[in-house]
Amino acid sequence: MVCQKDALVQKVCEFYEKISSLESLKPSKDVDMLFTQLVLTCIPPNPIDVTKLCKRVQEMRSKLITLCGQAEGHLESHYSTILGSFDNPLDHLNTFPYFNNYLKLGRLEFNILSQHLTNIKVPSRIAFVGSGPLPLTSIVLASYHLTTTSFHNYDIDPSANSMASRLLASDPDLSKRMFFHTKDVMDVTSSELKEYDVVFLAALVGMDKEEKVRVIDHLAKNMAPGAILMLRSAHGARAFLYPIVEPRDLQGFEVLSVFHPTDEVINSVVIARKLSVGMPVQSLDQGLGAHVMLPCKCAEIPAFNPLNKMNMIEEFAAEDRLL
Ligand SMILES: C[S@+](CC[C@H](N)C(=O)[O-])C[C@H]1O[C@@H](n2cnc3c(N)ncnc32)[C@H](O)[C@@H]1O
Repeated sequence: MVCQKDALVQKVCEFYEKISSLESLKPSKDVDMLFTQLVLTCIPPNPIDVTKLCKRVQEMRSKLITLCGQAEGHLESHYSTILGSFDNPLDHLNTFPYFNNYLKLGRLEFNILSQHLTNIKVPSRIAFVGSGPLPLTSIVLASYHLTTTSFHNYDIDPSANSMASRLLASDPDLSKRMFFHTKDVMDVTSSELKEYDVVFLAALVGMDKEEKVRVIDHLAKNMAPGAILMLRSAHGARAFLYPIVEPRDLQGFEVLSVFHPTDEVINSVVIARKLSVGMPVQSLDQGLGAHVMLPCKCAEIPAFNPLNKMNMIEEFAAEDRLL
């Protein structure tokens, strides 16, 4: 069993000790430095399977994910406040230090989604659950990729929604296509969820396995048959930062593909389709292999990661290892 003796696990445990003793997780020199170093430690491809770690390290991992989520929330609020002070906040999005990652993640998610939209060419209504004070995924998708789609953003936190909507108020297009709903995802009704062609679930909605599975089950019971669910997961050492979603967690959905980036985009992307009654249910024994996106499918998308061929090869290589 990989545990405290492993050099990477040891390093992550040391970061956890330092981060958990911080007085506040709000952006500051110390907080920024510790999280930057933690992220850089977890980014390189590593064969570690965090689900096989000993109990003590598993507990540390789940507390670390919670701390990372809280710090991310503070970081988003901080930058949303700064951006909200500009006349045209959307012209200054690159003030946010990770904006480039969102551009890459948005393009990746759009390309994966486009491959699997069978009945419709362009979704007319998308829900983003857990949009936060800085709803960058919805902004990137609405501005560059899905320029006629309406985005319904859900967040449990009213202050996140008021900060987020302030960012869009001065934009004549996005202010008419972005909507904000203050709700726990578990309270979003069937009649509401059935209206969406695609539902995105943020990585930090459902920070532990039980909560994530409860949210997925709620979506499985209430989304329209055939609708698409886009989720974010984590692979290798990146799973010290974000929760893992496994195909077996997606009861009621057919898992279409799982993509593990190897560049600075941290999250893996999982795409699944809500099963219709009578459709064969995916066998859990099939595992990941049958659902991992094949290199040839990626190559069919001409615009796929055009600026970074090296990274694309690495991504394919990462998938090859899984197959
Ligand atoms: C900080 S992240 C935001 C993601 C990011 N802005 C993006 O564009 O990908 C997670 C957000 O999920 C919200 N959240 C957590 N649990 C939720 C739930 N059960 N229902 C709705 N929103 C939730 C939190 O309030 C938080 O603002």
